[in-house]
Amino acid sequence: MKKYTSISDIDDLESIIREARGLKSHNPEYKVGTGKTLGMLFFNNSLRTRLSTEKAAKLLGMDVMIMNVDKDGWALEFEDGAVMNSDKAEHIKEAAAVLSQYCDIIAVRAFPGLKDKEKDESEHILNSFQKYASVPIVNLESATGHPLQALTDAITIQEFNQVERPKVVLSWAPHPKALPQSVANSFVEVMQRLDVDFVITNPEGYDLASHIKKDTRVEHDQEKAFEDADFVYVKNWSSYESYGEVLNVEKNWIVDQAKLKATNNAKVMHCLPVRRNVVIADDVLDSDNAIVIAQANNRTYAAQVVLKRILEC
Ligand SMILES: NCCC[C@H](NC(=O)CCC(=O)O)C(=O)O
Ligand SMILES: NC(=O)OP(=O)(O)O
Repeated sequence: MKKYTSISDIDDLESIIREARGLKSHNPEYKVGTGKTLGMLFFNNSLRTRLSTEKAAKLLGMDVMIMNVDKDGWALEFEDGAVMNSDKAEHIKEAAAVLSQYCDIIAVRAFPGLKDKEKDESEHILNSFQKYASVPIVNLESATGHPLQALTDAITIQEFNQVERPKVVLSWAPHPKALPQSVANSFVEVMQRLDVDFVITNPEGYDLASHIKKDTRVEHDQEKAFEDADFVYVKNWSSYESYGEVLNVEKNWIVDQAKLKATNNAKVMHCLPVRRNVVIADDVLDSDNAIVIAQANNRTYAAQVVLKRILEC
């Protein structure tokens, strides 16, 4: 694997899931990352991504350097030809080239601004690192995707699945803030490649981009979508159509035990952090239906298999 910036960088999904599950059950003695350094750059907050990826790198024998770019680094300029006489002190051309000398892999978290759809869809931060760094780039959640999370989710569904072809529902849920579509986008992309009965449910006005949804069924009636579901993946995202907006929604879309009644005693997933009693009710998060903690544990093995494959390339 030369890089991991999107789900499309995986060409053998089944085998990478198998390998990740193998790493989880048995960590190899041979450390493929010995003498190598992972640099992680955060433009946004993180708990899981930061710590699980650090843990994964260390399990492979790597050294890890972490920087909260916005807090500790120089403000970066990403525009080519910019006259840098304002607040930006360093251009990505120098920053990425310098970092490439210190690191064997550079991993970047950069959420969308959610104001300018075209700018966000151009993935200007992630792609600038790709353009100007000379080492592989890993996406730690970008403007349009969170592929490490989606690989984790695929591993988790395989691990918990008890039926031949599970019904998996991605359900939008309310949130007070405007959040990226990134987690939902990558989840959709990975589910489209698994042998599952996949349905997305969201209110009108919250349909994901058509180039992401493709021919996946979208059901605007949440109750109907939940019928016989084996997995319910809950996530808020801001509107794609009215880009970055939080729209008024008539019905309450929180996922609680009452709504799970129609399901096949569904396992409930969320990438975390989750706002209790807004997105998912306590009666679900504190029940055996919720598998969010086991899901978060798999972040380590998704990161480990990705870093391993990059190091072996
Ligand atoms: N990486 C996991 C989710 C990150 C982000 N959530 C958030 O920003 C939630 C913040 C809050 O609840 O205030 C998102 O939805 O993409
Ligand atoms: N799920 C996830 O990416 O969590 P963090 O935002 O805490 O890294």
